[in-house]
Amino acid sequence: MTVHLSEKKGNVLPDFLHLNDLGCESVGGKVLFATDDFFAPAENLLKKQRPAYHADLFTEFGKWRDGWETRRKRIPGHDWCIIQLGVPGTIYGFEADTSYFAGNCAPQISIQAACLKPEEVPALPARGNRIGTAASDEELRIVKEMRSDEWTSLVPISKIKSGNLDAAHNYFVATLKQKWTHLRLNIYPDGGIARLKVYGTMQREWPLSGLNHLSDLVAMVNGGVCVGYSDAQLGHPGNILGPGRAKSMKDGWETGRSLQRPPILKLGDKGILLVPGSEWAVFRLGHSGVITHIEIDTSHFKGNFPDTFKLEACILNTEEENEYNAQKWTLKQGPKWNTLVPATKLKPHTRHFFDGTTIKMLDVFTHVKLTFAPDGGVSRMRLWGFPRALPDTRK
Ligand SMILES: NC(=O)NC(NC(N)=O)C(=O)[O-]
Repeated sequence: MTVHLSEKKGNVLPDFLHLNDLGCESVGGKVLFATDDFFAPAENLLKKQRPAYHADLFTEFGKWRDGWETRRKRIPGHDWCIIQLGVPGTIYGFEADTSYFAGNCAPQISIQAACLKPEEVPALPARGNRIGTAASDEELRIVKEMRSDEWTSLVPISKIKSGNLDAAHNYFVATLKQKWTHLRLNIYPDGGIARLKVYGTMQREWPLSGLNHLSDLVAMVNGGVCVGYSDAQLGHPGNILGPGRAKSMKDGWETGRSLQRPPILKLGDKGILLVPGSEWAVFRLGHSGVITHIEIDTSHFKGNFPDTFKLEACILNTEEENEYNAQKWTLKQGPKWNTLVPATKLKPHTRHFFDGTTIKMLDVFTHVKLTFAPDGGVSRMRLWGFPRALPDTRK
């Protein structure tokens, strides 16, 4: 069953927006097939950056568009494409962003999903640059084997709103909580969409053989996810779990400047700024485990790195996490956080590493809270450790 939220209710955005984008090209999401890419290729759907618009930019095929745009159909049928998620996962919701698609927006869409084994995915030719083309007869023949028209429906045929400017976000809640590897996006009958965001949590298989290997327990690709935060004005905290090194400040978590800054700043005795207030984000690990090595990377944050950070951890079950989340983590009797790294000075544009000599508790945890003061930005957080089962008292 699927609920369609064609627009925000009041100013309340769907809860799933804080989850990871499982289809994003930055985590390995790929377009395997599209019926038509005439005006703009389907790969644009998976770009991380916000859609752009250039009033005077034209290609030899038509107006340049930052999205997927098919030709006006003069034959029966509708257009569709197949997306391979970057990492298999559970999907909680979708966003069809139609920014700048007005007059050429797809009027209706539907989304289907499948969980396929590698041998069930037929080898399709590499797509290359597809602008100006339609699927070849050979591609159509190969893709038919996937029987994608029979995949499970996550979003039934639904109208979407077109985006006159940079603000047409069509949200859909997905309620079937299973693991998916592939999506089929259908647009009816043709037209364009700027981005398809696939919000969910990644599901990594944790083989027993991996239990003695260090894994980044909070990495997005290992199922780590941000579940709450104080400020995401200039960059979402979930970004710091992303793959590889951050390419720019845009790929990190950045808060606005603290409103509690006094007119003249002073240093305390440990060289830490005496400014009230701090910013925080809570993350659920992809697997409960013991954290033995920590990296806090302020790369690209040169004039806006935080003065200090601290890292705490706790064990929470799903009900507890939901309860704290519903209260925006403001409950007085909040989780009992244990200090892993106490308030520690940070440097600009630097990778900071901590190991067992600094980390205060080598216990099993499920969640961590990264706090920095007074404000600023961090580009990556890596929490290397060993996946471990919860103690019997907390199962
Ligand atoms: N001005 C347009 O956008 N026209 C067409 N689209 C592109 N991209 O040129 C169209 O009619 O779909």
